[in-house]
Amino acid sequence: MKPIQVGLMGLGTVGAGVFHVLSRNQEEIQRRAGRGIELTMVSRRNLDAARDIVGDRVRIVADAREIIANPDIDIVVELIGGYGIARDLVLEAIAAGKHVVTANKALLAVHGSEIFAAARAQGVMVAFEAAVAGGIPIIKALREGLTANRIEWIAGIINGTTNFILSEMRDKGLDFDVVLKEAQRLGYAEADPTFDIEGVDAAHKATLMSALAFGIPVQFDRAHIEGITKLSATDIRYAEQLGYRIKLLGIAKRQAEGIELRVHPTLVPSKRLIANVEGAMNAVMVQGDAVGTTLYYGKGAGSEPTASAVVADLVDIARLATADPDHRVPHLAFQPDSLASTPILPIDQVRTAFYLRLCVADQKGVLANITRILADSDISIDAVLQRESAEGENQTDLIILTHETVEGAMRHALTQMQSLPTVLAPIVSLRKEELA
Ligand SMILES: NC(=O)C1=CN([C@@H]2O[C@H](COP(=O)(O)OP(=O)(O)OC[C@H]3O[C@@H](n4cnc5c(N)ncnc54)[C@H](O)[C@@H]3O)[C@@H](O)[C@H]2O)C=CC1
Ligand SMILES: N[C@@H](CC=O)C(=O)O
Ligand code: NA
Repeated sequence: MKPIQVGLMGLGTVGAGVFHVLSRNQEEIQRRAGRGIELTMVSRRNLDAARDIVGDRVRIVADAREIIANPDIDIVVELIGGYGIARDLVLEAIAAGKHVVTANKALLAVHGSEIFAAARAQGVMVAFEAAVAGGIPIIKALREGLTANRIEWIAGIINGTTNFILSEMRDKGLDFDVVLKEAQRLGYAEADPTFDIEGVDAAHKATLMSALAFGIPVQFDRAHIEGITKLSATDIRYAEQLGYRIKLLGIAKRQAEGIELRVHPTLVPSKRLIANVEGAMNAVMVQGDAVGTTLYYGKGAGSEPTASAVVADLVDIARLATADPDHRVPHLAFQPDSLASTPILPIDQVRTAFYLRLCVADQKGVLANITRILADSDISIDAVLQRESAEGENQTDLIILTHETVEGAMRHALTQMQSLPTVLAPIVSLRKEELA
């Protein structure tokens, strides 16, 4: 069979990785795919910089649209990023009858419904393994390996930059800004790193996983998102003393009334494997009714780990491109006419346990008032820790772990506790998951 021809748009960190992996493993890849996979065109605005990476054997163009217009190109790989030009180019490539491979989770989480519908209408594939947890084959696991299961929940460390920041801050005592710069230097961070630290990138990925797991459309606008910028070293330390690590988790969970879709710093028991995932590594736990709990671990960011997923998608397309579109694996795991209208729940209806830190006056009756408010809101306490406050004399830090409750009840209780004159500073509240 004639080699499949690939055009690559965006020759940055991941694009260069794709070129290197495809070149290095060409022979092995061909034996797997059953035909050659040839990168014949790349687009980059700086032609000389592109030449330094790909040499003379690949045609370099400044305008990505030349790739789309070339009738010899079978697959277009989009590695530019963002929702702007990338959306236009992907839709144009689909309209031109090209299969598309992308690592762009932002694009698919926001415009996925439009893009998948366009691809179905044209009978082309849109593959995006690299978009969630980089090199970890989590899309493949959800879309193919776990199809027998009713999936109950997914919880993952799905942003390498923030996990790297949390690890380095805890282990080396480095400042947030210093570690973020290092993550950018290593090629982990998004072009706009606020997407990483504010939890947006993790929410893009959690949105995609929620669609694959529960057979619902991508609904990024319904995700609840909190990043790590407000997290303090004090809470990381107290969590450790209570036997927990704080991780930025992306969570998608089935409840009777709907789906929870949320990203936030989360206390996880230190003994769980996922609590010990450090640096830029990613890990995703998936709980299925038949298989039980499974864990997928590996590099979620970086040039070649991400390229590994892009090239695997190229192989999938090389193997399946000639199959009748109705018999290919569906883009979002479920058949498009079988998507459910199960709602994404508002955050008030989400159920989690909580970690609370209250800076209180060191006097009698304070704890009693707080526990009464929690009891009145039907929130039961799991553990209480009292520590001398670093903030000043005659005040103390009260750390409370609660059992699971509805978020709305906790918000009501927090308002009441905050209004007590003996509560001296804004209360810190973090969610806690046992992940058992
Ligand atoms: N870096 C990583 O570890 C991972 C990145 N991704 C995703 O992969 C995509 C690419 O990311 P990176 O390689 O890190 O970004 P990058 O910023 O290193 O590379 C993007 C490249 O696209 C080029 N570009 C911009 N506009 C263009 C246009 N109109 N035509 C052609 N080229 C254009 C830029 O000059 C740059 O060289 C993004 O969607 C990102 O979210 C996904 C997983 C991991
Ligand atoms: N910025 C992302 C890159 C991979 O998706 C991350 O840090 O995980
Ligand atoms: Na992946």
